[in-house]
Amino acid sequence: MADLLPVPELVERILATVSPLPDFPQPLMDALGLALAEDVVAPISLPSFDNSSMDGYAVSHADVVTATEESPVHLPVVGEIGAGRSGLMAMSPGTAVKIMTGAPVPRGCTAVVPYEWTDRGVAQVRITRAPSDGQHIRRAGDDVAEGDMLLEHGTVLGPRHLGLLAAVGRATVRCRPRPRVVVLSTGSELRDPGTPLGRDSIYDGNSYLLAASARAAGAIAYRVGIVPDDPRTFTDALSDQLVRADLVVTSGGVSEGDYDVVKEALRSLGTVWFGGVAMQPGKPQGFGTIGDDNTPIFTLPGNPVSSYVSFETFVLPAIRRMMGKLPYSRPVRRARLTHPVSSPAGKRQFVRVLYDVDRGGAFVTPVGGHGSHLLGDLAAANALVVVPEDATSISAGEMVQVLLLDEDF
Ligand SMILES: Nc1nc2c(c(=O)[nH]1)N[C@H]1C(S)=C(S)[C@@H](COP(=O)(O)OP(=O)(O)OC[C@H]3O[C@@H](n4cnc5c(N)ncnc54)[C@H](O)[C@@H]3O)O[C@H]1N2
Ligand code: MOO
Repeated sequence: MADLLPVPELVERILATVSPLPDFPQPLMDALGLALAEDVVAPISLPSFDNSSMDGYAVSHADVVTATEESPVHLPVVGEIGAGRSGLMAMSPGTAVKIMTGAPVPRGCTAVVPYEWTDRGVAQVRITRAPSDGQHIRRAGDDVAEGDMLLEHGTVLGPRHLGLLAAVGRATVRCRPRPRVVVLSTGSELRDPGTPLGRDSIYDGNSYLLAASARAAGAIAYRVGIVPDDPRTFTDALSDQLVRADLVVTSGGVSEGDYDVVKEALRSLGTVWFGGVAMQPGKPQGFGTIGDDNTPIFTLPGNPVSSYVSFETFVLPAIRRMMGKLPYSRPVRRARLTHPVSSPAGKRQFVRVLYDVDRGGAFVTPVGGHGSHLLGDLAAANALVVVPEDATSISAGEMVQVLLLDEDF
């Protein structure tokens, strides 16, 4: 097993090769799901002016402090302020001004009486309940103060962050963009879904599996689809695609077969490493750079489960690093194993499992067998148990390391 590269070594090599993409200002709606490449400090306060939290009457608190049902207070109504209208800047004691929710309170107003505590009078208002001093006034800066640190560098922007950025007037924010990931699948036996299938051919599931995984990781995925097992055709397809690629992923053609096209086409470049990694599935791997821009390329094995597990282990951290998203690798969770599993010595084994949580805690149950062609079982699973290199079996009831495949992180 000495010739197999340990998984962490290849991950380290990948992270040392792949750089974060340069950041630039992006319109807010394009920034959803991207990592901030700046610290955002509040350019204004929120609210930016004192305003009413109720539809009602702006008053001087001292004028209404005695108001009750039995002994109402009557005040002349001298004006009206709607939201977005700043006409009336000040009011005198002994008067009331109609005010709408969100409208700026005039100077001299120290409380707002909601309509429900009044007769809704137009020329004069009858007030039957007293607000406390300052009640129903939202003070400038009581949410966010100008100069506050709002969002830190590296924050992955979700809807709430974008709402806040817009509310403080930011139209753009500096983010690293989504990497453009080109996905090619090799194999003369492959056919496109929706076309007839001969007895010796199979549908190209992998380019969908990998392109969808790239998109789910936040990348822009270009699914090129099928390239036959011919090195020349493969090289031509690759150079055509390089102009739009920040990263290339291929599937198939990297083991020991007589037609292992990817290896054959790329080996002579001398910039792509091919070899075995101490993992199962996913042993045959290739990683390096190609073209004038040293574009990273991952040559993943063709067996569907191997391809998927390889993507999770190697490509996902690279995409996240390009986007400035931490952590790079999927976080390891813990759960209790319901059935025993075995694992080859010296290899990190990824076991397809169903993860579930009940009142007894988190459990994982193996789904199907170890075969790396078992795509049906992969689709039925929602997590992978990671069996460490030094373990050959784990008993039912033990706590294990789990990767939750649908988890946002
Ligand atoms: N003599 C040896 N043979 C194999 C070894 C080995 O060490 N010595 N390793 C095995 C392992 S492990 C894997 S994984 C595979 C990887 O092979 P390749 O990357 O060269 O992939 P292919 O031979 O092209 O295909 C393997 C398998 O996957 C199917 N496949 C390929 N592409 C797709 C696709 N786009 N969609 C769906 N299915 C796909 C293909 O038909 C084959 O069945 O090598 C083992 N052999
Ligand atoms: O490692 Mo292969 O990737 O087991 O099927």
